[in-house]
Amino acid sequence: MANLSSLMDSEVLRAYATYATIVLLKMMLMSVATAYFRITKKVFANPEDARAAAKGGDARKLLKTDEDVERVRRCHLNDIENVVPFVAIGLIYTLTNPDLASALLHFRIFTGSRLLHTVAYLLPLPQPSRGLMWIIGYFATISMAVSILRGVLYL
Ligand SMILES: N[C@@H](CCC(=O)N[C@@H](CS)C(=O)NCC(=O)O)C(=O)O
Repeated sequence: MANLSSLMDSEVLRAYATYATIVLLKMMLMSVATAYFRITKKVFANPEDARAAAKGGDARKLLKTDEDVERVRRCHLNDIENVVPFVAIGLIYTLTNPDLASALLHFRIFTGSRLLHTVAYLLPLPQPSRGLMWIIGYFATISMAVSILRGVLYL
């Protein structure tokens, strides 16, 4: 059975592992950003969190929504909607042994577009900047899916 280190001799798999890890870490960073805004703006979703932050004061005042927190949460949700399909479809695509240049192009376009999508969402930049970044990343994943189906279609 092939061990992991020999699997990683494949340059396409190494490229996939690199870019998948970057976008997953970027997605995980959105949790930290949400926590940062919650703590600095004292905005909580759970009574026990509000009570801990209120330190004996009126916890009910801290149970509210805030536009900055909600914006980061929407950005995080959008990452989940897009990064999870990229990671799944990207892995299958990698297993179809595409050429390195095409694979790198897909991975880089997706990763770049998601980083810029976050910038556009959090600043925020005027539309259509965010919409454009979203659609570019979306079609990078669709393009890998089409390539998989063209190569291995077995109904
Ligand atoms: N779930 C998304 C589906 C469409 C989408 O992802 N649109 C992009 C470009 S406009 C986006 O950034 N949507 C904002 C969001 O998901 O919060 C939505 O509700 O908007």
